[in-house]
Amino acid sequence: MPNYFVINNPSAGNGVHSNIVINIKKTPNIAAWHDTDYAGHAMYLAKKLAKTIDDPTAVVLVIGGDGTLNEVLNGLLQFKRAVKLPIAYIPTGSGNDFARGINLGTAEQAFSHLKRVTQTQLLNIGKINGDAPHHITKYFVNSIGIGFDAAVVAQTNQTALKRRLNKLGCGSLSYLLSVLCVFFKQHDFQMTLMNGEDYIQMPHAFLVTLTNQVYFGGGIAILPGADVHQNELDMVVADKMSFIQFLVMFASLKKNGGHLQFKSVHKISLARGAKIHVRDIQPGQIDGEELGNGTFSFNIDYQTYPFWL
Ligand SMILES: Nc1ncnc2c1ncn2[C@@H]1O[C@H](COP(=O)(O)OP(=O)(O)OP(=O)(O)O)[C@@H](O)[C@H]1O
Repeated sequence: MPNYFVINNPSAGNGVHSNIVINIKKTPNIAAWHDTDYAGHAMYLAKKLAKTIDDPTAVVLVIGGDGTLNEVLNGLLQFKRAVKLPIAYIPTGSGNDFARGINLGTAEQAFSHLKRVTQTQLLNIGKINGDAPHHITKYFVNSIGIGFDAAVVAQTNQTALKRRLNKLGCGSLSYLLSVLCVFFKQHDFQMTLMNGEDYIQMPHAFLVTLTNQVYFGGGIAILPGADVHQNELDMVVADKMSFIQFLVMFASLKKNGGHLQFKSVHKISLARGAKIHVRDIQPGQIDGEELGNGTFSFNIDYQTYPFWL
């Protein structure tokens, strides 16, 4: 039986999952419980756990959305350990793309499932390392986006509408409204990619997403067939298109991944160490959280991490 070291974001999903959190608290094998108090706190707590835990049965149980999961993963990987601390997860966010991608279900379903888990499994995570927008190494479970999807994340986070729609259980609708609003504001930009031996230049990129799994943006299937159990990473690039083309593409995107057949949408399998460069100032997102605005220049890699799922 594992000992759970919990990191819970009480503000995830605007707190609509507080009942399940009360139930989880009753789990007997909880060794420590930490509620996050501010953005970035989960990363700090996770790093501290990675530094201090020597319990061989320890599992870090994350309760929150994709942003909290991302922070915990990055915090844990900031401290080098001989044996990595496995991550368990209960999705209480608004988008919950990671949970959707691995069919974890609702917070209640994930909690029942957790009681039946007996061993860790290695899942793929993405990694970027570079000079811009900051000199950083960052890991992600779902995606990193530059351009349109990142602008949608920024727009969604800034609007009070997200909070209201989340309260009504319509978190995905807030993403959708932002998508339409941002379409008219977002310009195309040049992206270059060194992918193994291939030098790829996209002069009119509009959306650039490195994706580790099927979903982004709260349930939009950007790359059907992608799977965190596979040790690989893909990039989806969409060129700027007319609004009508965009609506048609978006409709098929929502339906079954037919968007990948469009001439203006490109899927690229990424080689380890691929290098991306975006010279224009663009917004970025990582697992649905804002990465800031800037130019982008980084290497892309992937590796596995143990999950208690
Ligand atoms: N106590 C807190 N108060 C306010 N924000 C917090 C707090 N704790 C963590 N955060 C921040 O809340 C943000 C959102 O969290 P998270 O992504 O887990 O939930 P979500 O946005 O509702 O879900 P999803 O990303 O799945 O849509 C994160 O950037 C995190 O750093």
